[in-house]
Amino acid sequence: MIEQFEESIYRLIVETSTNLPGDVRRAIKAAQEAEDRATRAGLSLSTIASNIQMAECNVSPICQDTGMPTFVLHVPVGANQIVMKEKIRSAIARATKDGKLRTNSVDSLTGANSGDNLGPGTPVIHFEQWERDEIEVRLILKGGGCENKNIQYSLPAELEGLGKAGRDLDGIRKCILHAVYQAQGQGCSAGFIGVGIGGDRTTGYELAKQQLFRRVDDVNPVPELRQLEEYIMDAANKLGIGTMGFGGNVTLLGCKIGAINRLPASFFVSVAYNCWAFRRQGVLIDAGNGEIKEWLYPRGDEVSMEEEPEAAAQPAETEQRREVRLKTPLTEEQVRNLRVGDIVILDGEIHTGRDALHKYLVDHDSPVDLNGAVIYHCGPVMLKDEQGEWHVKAAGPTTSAREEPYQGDIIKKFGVRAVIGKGGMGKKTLAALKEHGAVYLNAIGGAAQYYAECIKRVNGVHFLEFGIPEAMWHLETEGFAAIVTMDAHGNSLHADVEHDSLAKLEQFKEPVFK
Ligand SMILES: O=C(O)C[C@H](O)C(=O)O
Ligand code: SF4
Repeated sequence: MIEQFEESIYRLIVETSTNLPGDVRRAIKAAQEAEDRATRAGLSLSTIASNIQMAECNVSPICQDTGMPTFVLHVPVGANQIVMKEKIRSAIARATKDGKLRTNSVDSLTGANSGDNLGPGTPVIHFEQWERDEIEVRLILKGGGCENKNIQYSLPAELEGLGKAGRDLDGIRKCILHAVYQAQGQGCSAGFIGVGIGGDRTTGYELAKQQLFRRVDDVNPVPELRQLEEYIMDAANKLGIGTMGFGGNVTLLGCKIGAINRLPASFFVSVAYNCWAFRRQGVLIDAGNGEIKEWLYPRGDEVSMEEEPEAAAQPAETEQRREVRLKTPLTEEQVRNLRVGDIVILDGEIHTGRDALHKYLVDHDSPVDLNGAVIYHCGPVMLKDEQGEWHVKAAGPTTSAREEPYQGDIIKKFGVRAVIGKGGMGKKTLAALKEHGAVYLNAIGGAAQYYAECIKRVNGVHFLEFGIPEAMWHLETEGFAAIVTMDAHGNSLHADVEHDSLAKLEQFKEPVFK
């Protein structure tokens, strides 16, 4: 039984990483229907839809960020949890070796990547007993970018845009709306939220994450919470943040709220934000033979993401945009010519660089000439073949905001002309773009298969010692498309959307639940 158990867990991991469940797909399809297909949000959703389809077809990660693999098991009384834990760990290591998961477990003190997704605290495995004969295993792969957007409120509080939030249902309402607002596009909106009311700081977050295991289309049995969920779905979708924070009609795809008791002195509202790449699945396993008996969520192949031909993008009257094809290295003149809203199609070599590289470059030289270069904020999934050649298995952007302290200086020091990432950057980078002549290009977060297909060759790698995600990969691209969201003229779509959504948030200041 136990060998088959490991195989069943392996199948669960591969399915979760590569095939987005049917209920999540339906929510994304509904978002597509609510957006004009030729707007930035509509185009991004089309890219997301094709990426979901590609991941299923290639049996490859939907997003390059494996996130924190978190298992929740219900086991019959007397089942051997120690052996099950061991088998889960070996299934994780095998899925990593097969390129279905990125090497994602990093020593917090030394920065060393364990290389197999095993290490203190990874993966997370929770056991519960139940009085049934089967083993139930649920798995969520929740990425780091959206995890960074989780937020915990302690009531009473004073919230930007919303004023006082008291220790009551209306205060809770304000916290949840604020949570969606503060995430902007950085957690790869449109997203899903799980909310935990009450508990202590730990159990509050736990409850919030448990809500993410509910089906997107279920109905909360507690009337007040059902009402609050419906209210949030409606109000949050009036904030105008949209897909990837590009502006648009759909910002939130699902909201699930649970409540537990609290201490008299504490009143926490904990919000777990999950990106559109909402990877969670589950199986019921026969405790006798270890085989999968049943899948717990609708499977991806039940809901096709293929676009209907008549729905193909119509040219929008309102949003006319230029498409500019450029070959790297870029010149100052080429990038000064670009404006927010332009679509840039890149050919030629680009270089990946994220947290470790940016920190390094501030006080070291670059191993390659970065004059006119394009830096891609990306930590890819890479596999080496038997000939020793590297292949890109998944390569979407990572949240750029983390590089804000370094980016402006690096642009100026090395003559970088473009940065590709997601979620936008702040004032310091915007000023450097203007001063030096550079642009920020926003790629669609999570679209890891879509971008991997634009990478034709791996030209080389530096700093492999930083670990695969943090290394500096030199990648030859063809037709890599991204949108200019910050230009060399001081314009930032991110600053505009943040400003407009704050004004929209203010309309929800008045009490609703008395
Ligand atoms: O680590 C990554 O590749 C991406 C991360 O999940 C992010 O959203 O920034
Ligand atoms: S890159 Fe975006 S889609 Fe991928 S894990 Fe991070 S937040 Fe989620």
